[in-house]
Formats: sequence, C-alpha cells, structure tokens
Amino acid sequence: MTDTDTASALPPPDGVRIGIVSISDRAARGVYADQGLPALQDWLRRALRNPIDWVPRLIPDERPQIAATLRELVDDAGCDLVLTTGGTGPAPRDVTPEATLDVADRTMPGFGEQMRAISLRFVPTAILSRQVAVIRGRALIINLPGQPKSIAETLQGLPQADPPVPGIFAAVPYCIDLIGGPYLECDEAVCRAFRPKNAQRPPRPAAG
Ligand SMILES: Nc1ncnc2c1ncn2[C@@H]1O[C@H](COP(=O)(O)OP(=O)(O)OP(=O)(O)O)[C@@H](O)[C@H]1O
Ligand SMILES: Nc1nc2c(c(=O)[nH]1)N[C@H]1C(S)=C(S)[C@@H](COP(=O)(O)O)O[C@H]1N2
Repeated sequence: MTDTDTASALPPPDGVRIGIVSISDRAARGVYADQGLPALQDWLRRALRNPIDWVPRLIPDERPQIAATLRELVDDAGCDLVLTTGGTGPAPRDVTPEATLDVADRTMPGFGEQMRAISLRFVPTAILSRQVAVIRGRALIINLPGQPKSIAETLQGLPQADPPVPGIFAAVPYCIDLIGGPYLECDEAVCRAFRPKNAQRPPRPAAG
C-alpha cells in the first residue's frame, strides 16, 4: 500500500473551531498594528493538519470585556480551543489571568508552569507572566504572553535543544480528546503531540 492509498483510506481530519483573542489596549485603539492574531494564526496553521474555523477578537485590557469574550467564544461560538495573547504581566491593566479564571470551570496549572519554564530559556523576565489555562465546558482556554514572538516560543518550545524542551502544544491534542473535542493532528515537523498509545488513531502519512 502506498502513502497515498493509506491517506485515502483514512477519514479526513476533524474540523476544529479555534478562538484567538488579542488583548492589547494600544492595538485595540489602533496605536499599533496588532501582531498577536497573525502570529497565532501563522503558528497554528503550520502546526495543525485539521481544517480550522477561526473566531478572532481584538479587545482592550478590560476584565469584564475579556471574560464576556471568552464566554461568547465557548458558549455561543462553540470553540474547542481558545488562545489569548497579552495582558498576563504584573502591570495594573494586565488582567487577562483574572478574567480567564472568572470563566473557569477548572484550572489546568501545568500549562502556566510549563510555559514559564520554557520562556526562561528565552527571557529572564519569563516569571513575570501570570498566564493560566482553564477548562470551560468542552473548551480549553490558554493565556499566552503579549510579545508576538512569545507565541511560537511557548507553543513550540525548543525541540532541537539538548535535552529538548517540549512546547505546551504537545499536550493540547490529548487534553482536547479528554474533554470531548475533535481529534487534533499535528505536523510532526512543527509539533510532536503526545498521546498514550491507546488514544492514538492510525498515523496519517507526512504531508508531501
Ligand atoms: N497585539 C500586539 N501586537 C503587537 N505588539 C504587541 C501586542 N501586544 C503586545 N505587544 C508588544 O508586547 C509588549 C508587551 O505586551 P503587553 O501585553 O504587556 O502590552 P502592554 O505593554 O500592556 O501594552 P498594550 O496592552 O497597549 O499592548 C507590548 O509593550 C508591545 O510591544
Ligand atoms: N516566551 C516569552 N515569554 C515571556 C516574554 C517573552 O518575550 N517571551 N516576555 C515576558 C515579559 S517581559 C512579561 S512582562 C510577561 C507578561 O507579558 P504580557 O503582559 O505581555 O502578557 O511575559 C513574559 N514572558
């Protein structure tokens, strides 16, 4: 059987709906161009082989507006995954973690812990990010820092380092499986997702 035969015998990848939220006072006012949403889309497009339905939002650092946006994306738009960028630091207007906890059914502390550990490999100020991850309904919501470059840094990690530093996205597909979402398939050249053997579907041949 050729790779093409194997690929055509498999059902197509599940569709996934992803909310992306850029939280920035200045980008929302048009003081500078938002780079958060393009950076999120760029990395996720490269990492995922699933068809993606995007639900993008650009909003200021206002706790009630952030919480309302997260509720809307999960409860009304039906997002499976929501990634935010910005507003995780210690400045008075950095309130993304509080707003995210406002809408949480459950917290997932490992994501924040691992992101800060990864980020320390890039910047000594990594510990200033108070980023959190939570589950609301059947969706996973993850905060990322506001620096656009931090998006790829934390999602991807340093796979070539010795020892390798896994990015947090490696744990996202199995987390989404466990909360009843679509089966996410990653391009291994970008992100090696981890699932226990009994949760794995037959591998799809690498994209040509
Ligand atoms: N959406 C964005 N687009 C482009 N650059 C951004 C964006 N968000 C943040 N940055 C850059 O990353 C830095 C740190 O992000 P942070 O979320 O702390 O923003 P901030 O300094 O509170 O300002 P603002 O909320 O107005 O973006 C910003 O000062 C800015 O240089
Ligand atoms: N990977 C990565 N993590 C990072 C950074 C970064 O540039 N790269 N910036 C740090 C800095 S300087 C701050 S203040 C905090 C919070 O950033 P935020 O308020 O933009 O979310 O994230 C930290 N984490």
